Amino acid sequence: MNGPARQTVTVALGQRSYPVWIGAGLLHDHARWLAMLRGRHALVVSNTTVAPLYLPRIEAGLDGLRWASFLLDDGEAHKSFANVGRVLEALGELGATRDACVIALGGGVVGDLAGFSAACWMRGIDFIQMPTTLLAMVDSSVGGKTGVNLPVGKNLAGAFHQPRAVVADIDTLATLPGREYRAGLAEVIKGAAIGDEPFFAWLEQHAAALAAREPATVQQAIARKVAYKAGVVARDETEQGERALLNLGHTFGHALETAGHYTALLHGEGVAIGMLLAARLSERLGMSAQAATARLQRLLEAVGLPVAVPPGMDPPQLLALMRLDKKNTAGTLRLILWRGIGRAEIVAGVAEADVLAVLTEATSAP
Ligand SMILES: NC(=O)c1ccc[n+]([C@@H]2O[C@H](COP(=O)([O-])OP(=O)(O)OC[C@H]3O[C@@H](n4cnc5c(N)ncnc54)[C@H](O)[C@@H]3O)[C@@H](O)[C@H]2O)c1
Ligand SMILES: O=C(O)C(=O)C[C@@H](O)[C@H](O)[C@H](O)COP(=O)(O)O
Ligand SMILES: [Zn+2]
Repeated sequence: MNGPARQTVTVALGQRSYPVWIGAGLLHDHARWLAMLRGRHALVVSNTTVAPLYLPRIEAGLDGLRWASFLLDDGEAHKSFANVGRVLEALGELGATRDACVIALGGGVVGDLAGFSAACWMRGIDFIQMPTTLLAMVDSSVGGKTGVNLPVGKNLAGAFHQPRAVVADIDTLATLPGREYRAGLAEVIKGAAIGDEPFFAWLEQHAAALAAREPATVQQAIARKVAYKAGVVARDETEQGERALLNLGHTFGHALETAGHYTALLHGEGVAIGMLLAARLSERLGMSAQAATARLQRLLEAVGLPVAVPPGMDPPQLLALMRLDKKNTAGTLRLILWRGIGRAEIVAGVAEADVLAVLTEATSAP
């Protein structure tokens, strides 16, 4: 039986517009993505888990180029400045000129770090995203946010640098562990929760098929989320306004991830819990109804995502981490809250006492 037909979403940014190809067999479709390379040098950045699985699928396409690979150790802890330095050294050893291309083969960790390295080498060279996690397909490979973590917080060093193309080969999801797959669903649900109520209703109807990884449903969810994000990025590439909405759940989520030393929670899990905390804070501020929070929680639970803050987290420490969020201005918290499903808003000047109250309630025993 044939799988679903491939789909293309365009991120419309004038001369820097690029395609997001979504479908089966795309890594093997060498001619398609090779056409995006301008020069003769390519550095494939991947990691020690993904490269043995998927580097062979693209290697034949790289024949005839001067190329090398750089493999990170696996895990969020390796999305570091030190590793950017190592990738830049690898580009130097390759003799990469300004028309070289970095190819990011992996999840969001690889994509963010490889993209930032491409932004730095000779002040910016091309890169192609080849996402191999659901999260990277629906979110991190699209939109040009690249960067690394610092000891003081998540994603605090980075650059906006758009890829030349995104090659989302859904065949790679076959080997993705269940927990990682579910973490990706959090970023799908986030898009719908921010600004697309009909998509949210569709996700509710298809929760079982998504949890069972039914390929046509998964591909449709990817394409719909990517199209939503592409629209936001096209309107506000560098987060001067609307794009900040894509951070729903992230001020809480990044603090939870950092407090858990990047091992207790996956990024998508932090986002799932963070969205619920944002919904509860919205309720507390009189912006939204309890029914909306409950509906979000039901969908997160239906696809198997965590909805509770892990034990041992300290509310004042979480609040301190939230103060370093990039959306904050003039020393006050600026959060993404909502008025209900599909109606997220940027809210400045949120009182720390309200945030602390929500955190304290979420970390207290039931
Ligand atoms: N730039 C953005 O806009 C953006 C958006 C969302 C998230 N992010 C960032 O993305 C990162 C999270 O990305 P992620 O969830 O992809 O995590 P990840 O990159 O750590 O990948 C998750 C795990 O899956 C493994 N893996 C990847 N592909 C696989 C495959 N096909 N088969 C088997 N194993 C595979 C990886 O080795 C890793 O162990 C975070 O650093 C987050 O901050 C960035
Ligand atoms: O693309 C965006 O814009 C996002 O905010 C997407 C987020 O899902 C993603 O986690 C992003 O890396 C967060 O960026 P940050 O600027 O809040 O660190
Ligand atoms: Zn995210």
